[in-house]
Amino acid sequence: MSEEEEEGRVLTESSSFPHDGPVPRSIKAVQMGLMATLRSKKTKATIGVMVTASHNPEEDNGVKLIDPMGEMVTPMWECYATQLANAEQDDLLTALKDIIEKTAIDMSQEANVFVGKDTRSSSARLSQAVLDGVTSLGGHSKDYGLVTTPQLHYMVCCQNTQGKYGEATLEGYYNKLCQAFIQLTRNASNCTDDQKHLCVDGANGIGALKVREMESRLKNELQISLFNDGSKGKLNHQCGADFVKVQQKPPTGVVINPGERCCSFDGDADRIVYYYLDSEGQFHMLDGDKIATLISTFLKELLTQAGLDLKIAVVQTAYANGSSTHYLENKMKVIVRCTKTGVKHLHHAAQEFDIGVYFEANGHGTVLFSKTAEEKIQQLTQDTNANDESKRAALLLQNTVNVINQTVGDAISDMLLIEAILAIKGMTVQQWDAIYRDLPNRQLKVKVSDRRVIDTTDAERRAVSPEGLQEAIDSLVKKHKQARSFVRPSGTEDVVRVYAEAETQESADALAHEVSLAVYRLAGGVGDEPKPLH
Ligand SMILES: CC(=O)N[C@H]1[C@@H](OP(=O)(O)O)O[C@H](CO)[C@@H](O)[C@@H]1O
Ligand SMILES: [Mg+2]
Repeated sequence: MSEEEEEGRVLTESSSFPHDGPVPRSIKAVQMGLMATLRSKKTKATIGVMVTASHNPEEDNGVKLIDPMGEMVTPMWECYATQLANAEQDDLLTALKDIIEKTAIDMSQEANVFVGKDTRSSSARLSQAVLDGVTSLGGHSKDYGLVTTPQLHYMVCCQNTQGKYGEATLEGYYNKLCQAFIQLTRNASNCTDDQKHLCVDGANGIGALKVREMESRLKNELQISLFNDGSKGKLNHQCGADFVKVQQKPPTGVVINPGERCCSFDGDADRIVYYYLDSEGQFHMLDGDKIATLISTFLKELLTQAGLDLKIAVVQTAYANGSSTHYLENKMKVIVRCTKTGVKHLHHAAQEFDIGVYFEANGHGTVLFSKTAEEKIQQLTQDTNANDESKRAALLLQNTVNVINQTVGDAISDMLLIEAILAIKGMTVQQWDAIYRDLPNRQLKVKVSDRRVIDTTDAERRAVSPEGLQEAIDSLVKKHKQARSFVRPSGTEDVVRVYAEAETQESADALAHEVSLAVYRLAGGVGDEPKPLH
């Protein structure tokens, strides 16, 4: 399997079926139903299929396959799925047989597939096609209908752990998360009524529907003003987490008062970013890096108070703002790991620690607790010899474990955790923002004739090919203060991504442009030469 195939994101976040390809979209969805059924037979466990194209436009659609523990499918199976999705109708049987043979599947084994869908107009038809695919191979299916991606991950994990992780129903999901949230905030005496208010931009998608469904269970401990609830606007159009992060501005459709805390979900509610406007109307964003900092600081303090010796780490990608990495390593003294882009890499790295907090800068992330960590926390809550401080900390840790959806980044669960932390600490969004100052940064895209000519190492932070590119980047970076820059081929778009950060915005913009020019000249740029930003 080539690197390209391994990174082939056919089934990940931005997976979308081609709009104008020769194969009708529903045929591909049938194939994903077949695929999930095979995977279920192979793993002897329930598999999930979520019909969504996440933060992409309403017109796009795709599927995400969910493995038994609620994780994303393995790269090898992503590869098989790609083969099946690309097979023309006449070759479908051969492709199927090939996979069955290669993976030695016992076709007499039962199969179980959970199916969910987002609010896109094409989702109902596509999810029906997935269900048909499952049935055609004799698999059993359960249609959860409209759910967020993380909710379906949760159901799959609950089902495969015989209820140990929770009950595989929406009711079970809301009860677990909301009860934990209420327990966490119950004694948050530092929290004023004003601070219990949050504006949520639902991206006109499934997240909005689900926030509505959950709201009453929060018993006014959190008062949500929901915007972009799908009643008028278009999914992800000028709103949602991706728009806010990339455009660095508030979404349309939200009325924001200065100082008010706001957050945006993406189209399938697996990403979240926070922001506010200051008294001068200036926009401030609190992205995945700030979220990871808030959560890891909170957990580290609780571990100290509880007297628990558990290893905590934060996992980031090269896109994490340099200020966040510096703050975490030097001020917070937590271990920081950097992985390649893509949540499966972060998830995997986070599993190596007792507590692994992972977030992409774009707001996708969660916290993983090892079995040992969960057991030690649980024991301490019941330890009659423990002093009040450590017992209180242990209880807070236990409720934190319960409010988190460990299967995947989850906007609803992350929101509840962040809100609980702010309430417990009596912290305003401005105080949270002030933990460290983001270094100004800029992301650009360069079109090249073949982006595979760029090969990287060191978690994508250095280019090993084409020759001379890294040397060029190194000497450009030296011309700017507090600067850092890297380039990598996108796994989801046919472009090379350029990232630069530096002491000032002008400097970051200039560096990003200079590096883009180097990519254009050394890596076979197409079209016009990149122009300066100013
Ligand atoms: C810079 C950036 O935001 N890259 C995104 C984007 O990947 P690229 O490989 O950069 O196209 O899509 C991925 C899937 O949604 C997401 O995990 C990742 O964070
Ligand atoms: Mg998403």
